[in-house]
Amino acid sequence: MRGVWTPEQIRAAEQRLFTRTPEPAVMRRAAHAVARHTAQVLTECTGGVAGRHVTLLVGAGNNGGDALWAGSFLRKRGVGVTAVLLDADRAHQGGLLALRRAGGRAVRAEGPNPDTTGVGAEAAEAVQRADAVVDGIVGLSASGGLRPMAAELVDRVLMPIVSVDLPSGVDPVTGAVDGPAVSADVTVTFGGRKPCHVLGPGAVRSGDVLVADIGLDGDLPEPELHVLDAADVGAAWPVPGPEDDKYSQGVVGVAAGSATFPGAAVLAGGSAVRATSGMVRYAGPAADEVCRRWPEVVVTGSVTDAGRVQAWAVGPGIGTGASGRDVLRHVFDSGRPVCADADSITLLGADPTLWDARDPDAPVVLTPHDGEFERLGAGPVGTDRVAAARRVAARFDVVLLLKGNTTVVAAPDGRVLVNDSQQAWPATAGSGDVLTGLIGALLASGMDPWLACGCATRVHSDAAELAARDADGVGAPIGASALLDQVPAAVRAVRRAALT
Ligand SMILES: NC(=O)C1=CN([C@@H]2O[C@H](COP(=O)(O)OP(=O)(O)OC[C@H]3O[C@@H](n4cnc5c(N)ncnc54)[C@H](OP(=O)(O)O)[C@@H]3O)[C@@H](O)[C@H]2O)[C@@H](O)CC1
Ligand SMILES: Nc1ncnc2c1ncn2[C@@H]1O[C@H](COP(=O)(O)OP(=O)(O)O)[C@@H](O)[C@H]1O
Ligand SMILES: [K+]
Repeated sequence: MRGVWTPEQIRAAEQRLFTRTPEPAVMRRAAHAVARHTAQVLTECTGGVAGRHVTLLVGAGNNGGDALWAGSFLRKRGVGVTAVLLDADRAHQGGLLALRRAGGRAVRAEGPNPDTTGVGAEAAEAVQRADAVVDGIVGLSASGGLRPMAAELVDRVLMPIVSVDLPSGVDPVTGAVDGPAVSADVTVTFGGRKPCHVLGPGAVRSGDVLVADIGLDGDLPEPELHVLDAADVGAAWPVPGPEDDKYSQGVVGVAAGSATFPGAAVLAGGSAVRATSGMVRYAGPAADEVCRRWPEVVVTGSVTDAGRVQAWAVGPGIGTGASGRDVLRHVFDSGRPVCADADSITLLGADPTLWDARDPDAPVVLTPHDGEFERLGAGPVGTDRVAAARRVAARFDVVLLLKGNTTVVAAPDGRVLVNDSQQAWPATAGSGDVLTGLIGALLASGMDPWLACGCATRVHSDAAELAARDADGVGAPIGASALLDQVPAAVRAVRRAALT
């Protein structure tokens, strides 16, 4: 499991580090990593390092200081380096001196000879002829999008961008983008990932995130967020052992679909089948359709005569009327772990007395998209998706899985898992139904609900990627059935990662 730390946590750890290692030495360590990775980018793009040109975009703080020091190291490898200073009077003095001593030059962003946008001729030329650009505009102290001059320069960049610590213009805490922002090819960050590297647009704009060791390890507290690696998911995914039978691996009950929406039942039931070797029961009005597509599912017309299960997946396509309400009440009343999705969430929002049927000791997972989240009555999601998920998880004592390009899974005790997959192939109708079936199956196996959500989300997005892309990596739109068909391949891939 990889950790993610807030800027506040990183700063506090840095302060502890500075009691042992002087601040300038730490900055040079950080900058050295930036230089190393920039040299690598130059090699990949131009076939070499010496004789190439790098332009540094330098803001007013230590992020700019890192860039300037990195420039001085690149100079020593024969790279032509120009620093474009966005705020010349406040540029990091030590870094500037180091760059000049190494033979680099610095120009003001705004002059001389500015064009109609205010960008000086030297600065414009430096940006346009660079083989790579280092973004040291702003780091942990960022607020809001890029300011106009920075935005204008970034707009002109034609070659790869290496961002120092984070892509400038992105909110470090939420990953939100409110205005112009850098889209980096590579981000070199220090000590550990920050939320913006794994959340929302920030994750996409970070490009490849490389974590440089600056000596913070022992000073970092418990991470604010966690990201599961493929190997974590593979190690946790349930597979049958020699002593197992169809019951011992957990029986999952799927209460989904209706005469109007039989497809939801087929998708949720099918994904449960693909997720585990344990038994899948289906209870609801789409029993015939489910049985036709998935003959291994034990079907019945109603949750009241479904037989014993170890967990329920409930909600997709059950409707928001009286029959849906009865289904949800019955499932809650069973005292089993429940993954409640789609219509169940709408029902809970409209009639909070449904919570009364819940056994307080049985875990509940809610899996809303933004609209369903709002229907729960805890306000809109807003830009801080982690805070929103935590708020609702604590309020209802549930594991809250907030869907989207970045999926956030919050436990009632505040732990948060993030799936930072950046591809959007799962954004297709019915793919949420597949996710519900996966989570239900993992809950039935006895897995911790928070981990079950993280594992299901990872396999879900990997399956979508496998379904969408060919061997050359070229993607094409998929439907939820195609995603579902790739679940076994995705499980195999994470298990392979765990075994190697
Ligand atoms: N401590 C250390 O030794 C180490 C620190 N490290 C490095 O320090 C970085 C943090 O540095 P930092 O705290 O100096 O601030 P930083 O992020 O450079 O911002 C500077 C100023 O920019 C401005 N600004 C704000 N928003 C803006 C926007 N949207 N667009 C444009 N400008 C904007 C705002 O100033 P304002 O103009 O508002 O007065 C702000 O004060 C960190 O990310 C890492 O790279 C590493 O070297 C490891 C060791
Ligand atoms: N832009 C996106 N990028 C990646 N995944 C997405 C994106 N939009 C939606 N998803 C994922 O697709 C699934 C859609 O679920 P949901 O909205 O419940 O759809 P449905 O109700 O049609 O099944 C969720 O797993 C969600 O996280
Ligand atoms: K930056």
